Amino acid sequence: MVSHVPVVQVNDVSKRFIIRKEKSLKERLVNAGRSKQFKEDFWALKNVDLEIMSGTTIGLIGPNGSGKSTLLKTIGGIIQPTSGSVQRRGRLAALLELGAGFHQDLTGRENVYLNASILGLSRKQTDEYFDEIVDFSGIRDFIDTQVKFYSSGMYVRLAFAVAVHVDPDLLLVDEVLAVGDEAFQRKCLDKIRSFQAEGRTIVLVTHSLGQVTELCDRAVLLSKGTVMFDGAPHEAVRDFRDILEERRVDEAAEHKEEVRHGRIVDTFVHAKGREIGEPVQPGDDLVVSMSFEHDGEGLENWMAALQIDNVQGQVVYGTTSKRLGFVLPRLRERRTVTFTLKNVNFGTGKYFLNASLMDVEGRHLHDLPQVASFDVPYFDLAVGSVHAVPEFEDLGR
Ligand SMILES: Nc1ncnc2c1ncn2[C@@H]1O[C@H](COP(=O)(O)OP(=O)(O)OP(=O)(O)O)[C@@H](O)[C@H]1O
Repeated sequence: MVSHVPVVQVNDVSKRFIIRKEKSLKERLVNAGRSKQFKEDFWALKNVDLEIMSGTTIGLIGPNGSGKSTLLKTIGGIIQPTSGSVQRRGRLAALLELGAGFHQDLTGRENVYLNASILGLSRKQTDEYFDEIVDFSGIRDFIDTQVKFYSSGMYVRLAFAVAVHVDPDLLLVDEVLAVGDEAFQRKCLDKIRSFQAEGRTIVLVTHSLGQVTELCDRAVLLSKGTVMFDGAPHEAVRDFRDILEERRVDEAAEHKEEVRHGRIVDTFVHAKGREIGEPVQPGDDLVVSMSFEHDGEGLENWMAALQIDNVQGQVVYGTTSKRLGFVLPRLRERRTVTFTLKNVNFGTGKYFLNASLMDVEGRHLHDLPQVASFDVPYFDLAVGSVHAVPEFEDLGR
């Protein structure tokens, strides 16, 4: 239901923040009275142009500090651009960082009414939706508690529930979904999918590259406040990885010569006895293979490390060759190691493998984040990152 009506038009937007340069209290005291000299302009967004058509889902991706949240807030009218303009049509609902939007001293119930009225709903309309909102949030027992006593997960549940029940044309979501538990995240993703089917427009900031390729029709890659790519999600993800890799090379250049020449050259993951790409079943042995290379004079004292993340970017498993008691010989030319994780029982979902070459002090010499992934099939008896077959007994009274 993508139409040719722009819901958002961002025209040549730049955003400047003023940052103070001095770091310590001492420096501040020494520089008192000369404060102007020690303030610096920082451009969080530089000449950003973006047209978002009705009915599309756009992912904003990019390294930390690249300007994603600033752009989202600018689209939402929460911050004003320093130059350029933003035009928006229709009703907006925004789920920005935790803490924004709710008043800490008010109860959940009061915040629902306040929020809904800010988003344009009358009291009567909110009365009609109220039960649905509370049911969706799943926190009915706490609805009359002040939100300052909420956990971050409870907070997001309520904020998301309000945002999706005010009939928005445009929904802005900033990473907050990662806070809820998996069951709630699924519920949110289902809701986002039904919003898509209804032709609503969604802009989301996410670090979950899986979410970008699964949910979005288009992705915008930001780096240092500039749009580096705007187009197909899988291409944006590929370019993003290139940027991370370039950064790594720059950072590595600051390391010693020997470090600069060491790298991971090949990594794959599969269940033993199954092909790469085939789903991993509970009870399988998971084989992770990594090849390393060093084209300098070699690297002493190194270790291989793996980490497995779920789609929300949470670490579910990690180990290193050092933890397993292996002292690897000097790394020269190519060397391949494998980790076999016996009898894994991951819960349903997609998992990403991060591979690292580290020195024995634990410094990362080369990382390949999300270099490979595997899927664990749907299990209808439970949710979560751990697979366990549940047995149930009703023991009566
Ligand atoms: N109010 C502010 N005052 C000064 N600098 C700010 C302010 N808000 C953001 N910045 C700076 O602007 C840059 C972009 O921040 P932004 O939060 O948009 O990045 P991001 O891409 O969302 O990052 P992350 O992935 O870490 O959430 C950062 O360097 C940040 O420190």
